[in-house]
Amino acid sequence: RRCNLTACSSKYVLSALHPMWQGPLVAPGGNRQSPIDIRVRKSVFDPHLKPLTPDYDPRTCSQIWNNGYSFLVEYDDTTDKSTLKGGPLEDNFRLCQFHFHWGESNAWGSEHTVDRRLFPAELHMVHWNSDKYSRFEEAVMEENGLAVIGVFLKIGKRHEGLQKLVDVLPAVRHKDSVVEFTRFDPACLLPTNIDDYWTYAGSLTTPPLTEAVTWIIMKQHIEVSHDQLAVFRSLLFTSAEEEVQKSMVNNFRVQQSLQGRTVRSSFT
Ligand SMILES: NS(=O)(=O)c1ccc(CCCCO)cc1
Ligand SMILES: [Zn+2]
Repeated sequence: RRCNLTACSSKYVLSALHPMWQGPLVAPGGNRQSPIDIRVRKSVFDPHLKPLTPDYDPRTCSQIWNNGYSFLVEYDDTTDKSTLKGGPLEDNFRLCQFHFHWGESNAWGSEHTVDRRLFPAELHMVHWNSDKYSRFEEAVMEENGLAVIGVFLKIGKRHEGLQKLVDVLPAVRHKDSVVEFTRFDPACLLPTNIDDYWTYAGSLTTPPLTEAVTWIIMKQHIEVSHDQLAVFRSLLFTSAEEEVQKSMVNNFRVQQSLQGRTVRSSFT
């Protein structure tokens, strides 16, 4: 992965490649940071891992907004309508949003990699522990607070379910723009096989970088067309008022060291 280091002090690494990264790239004192490279042969099969049981209600979909890092599709998480259970999770988790990370070219863009293999983009479906906490903002600070499903995107045939989302992206081109978006079933973005995944204890990959995430990375990718991904790249990091417009690309974090963690697999 190309990473132009413009300045490198003891604690913080600044990178010209990641325009979004003004803040610290390494959380001070962090020992379970994300993303990571998943070394397949080093992952450990765990026969006790259960099948993942997502149960999403498309009626909880509410809006799309450009937060200046990515675009988020947000879900009403005031009740237990769109939930995730099973897999490595002991508790019930509520879907609050999903978003993506992508590159300026199809050669890179994902945050996680599999034996160093990069994908052009990565989907994150973000859930919080509603058995233990009463709102996302609380759960984001706790070590078992969040569960994020990661799905790799590959360039191939057009993804019909994604197209509804792609069609509204021009309406949220600028940072802080919001548009109503309803009745979108996020399950359509999951791969056909969700029984094969890797899981590990990690963090948010954007500020506040809190070490609150149980990561569940799908082995099977989904396919989207070149043109669909090109629309992601038409988004902007910058708001409508700013003079210089910056394309929303390369919104991924540099990889973090495993620091002794074990990545478990649900398959052999
Ligand atoms: N790329 S990620 O899935 O790790 C992720 C998920 C959610 C947030 C939101 C943090 C908001 C704090 O109030 C930030 C990053
Ligand atoms: Zn993310």
